[in-house]
Amino acid sequence: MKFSVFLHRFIYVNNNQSRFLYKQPSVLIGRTDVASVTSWLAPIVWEGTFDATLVDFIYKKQNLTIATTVFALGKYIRFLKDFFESAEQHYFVGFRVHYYLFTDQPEAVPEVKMGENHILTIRKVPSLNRWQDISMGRMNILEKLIENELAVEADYIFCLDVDAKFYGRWSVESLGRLVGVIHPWFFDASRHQFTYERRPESVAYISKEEGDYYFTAAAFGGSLEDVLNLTKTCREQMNIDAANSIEAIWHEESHLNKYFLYNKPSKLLSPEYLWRDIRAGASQIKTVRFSHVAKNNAEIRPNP
Ligand SMILES: CC(=O)N[C@H]1[C@@H](OP(=O)(O)OP(=O)(O)OC[C@H]2O[C@@H](n3ccc(=O)[nH]c3=O)[C@H](O)[C@@H]2O)O[C@H](CO)[C@H](O)[C@@H]1O
Ligand SMILES: [Mn+2]
Repeated sequence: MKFSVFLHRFIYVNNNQSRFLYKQPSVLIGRTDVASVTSWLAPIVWEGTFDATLVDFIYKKQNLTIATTVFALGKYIRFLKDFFESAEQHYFVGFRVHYYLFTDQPEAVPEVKMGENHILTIRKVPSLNRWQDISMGRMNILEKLIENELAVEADYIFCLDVDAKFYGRWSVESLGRLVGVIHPWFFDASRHQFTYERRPESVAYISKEEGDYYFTAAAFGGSLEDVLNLTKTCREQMNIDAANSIEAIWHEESHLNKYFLYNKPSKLLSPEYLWRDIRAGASQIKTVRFSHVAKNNAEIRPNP
């Protein structure tokens, strides 16, 4: 009788007869309170739509590295401790993760003990006076990072807001070619209510008759190639807007939503993957995985 370390939950080998054991998936039974597939047949990941141990098993064999970018400039340094400590409890545990932290104060980065196969690279970036420029500037920095460094370093990438904390599993079930996260404030709203850019002067413009979902810019990801194209496109479109003296209402988030209108994500993550406040419930949210921390914008941002 032989048990392999990782596979023992599934595979039991005895005299060349193996068994692959897990709960039978059903054709008939699934979540009925939420949609778990889009009209272009991309899965929408919710608790109850996947078997965590089974997806771990599938991805474990691929020996993947997930690059993850985080930005902490100015007072946002204060979020790093909770962000990383909670990430190390819940984020791709058992898989290879390479965090890239961009900050204007490398010396102020708190010491965080990284789990096995999780590493942190800190990069110094210049301080900026406008929070909007910091937030939008992430697209350009990500584009250069993927283009210049990641090709041989990683398989997938996620870009996450730092003013957030993990409360539950976020792992390989989230991987896909192009991954968007449904914004926690608009998951039950109609398209005309979405806070898309509505001024036709901006490249990010989306009319009231268009749009599928409203996506957050606080978390997105996918394959290196697809995220490179996303970041490059958003960066170029923000430059066009800047040349026309217009800034989209929700900055890079508006451009991200425009990008996703024409380049449909191949996988969507439900608002479990970016909830709004750990205390504010909704019946559809069975588990909160990652949640935005309530913050005093006037106190923490360098400008209004
Ligand atoms: C939940 C959600 O949808 N969040 C988005 C939203 O507001 P947010 O209120 O979430 O934006 P924010 O203040 O968190 O800024 C975005 C990110 O920029 C970084 N940062 C910002 C300011 C600063 O002084 N230092 C610093 O490091 C930090 O990583 C932060 O997480 O809109 C922003 C742009 O309009 C971004 O699209 C955010 O992702
Ligand atoms: Mn944020």
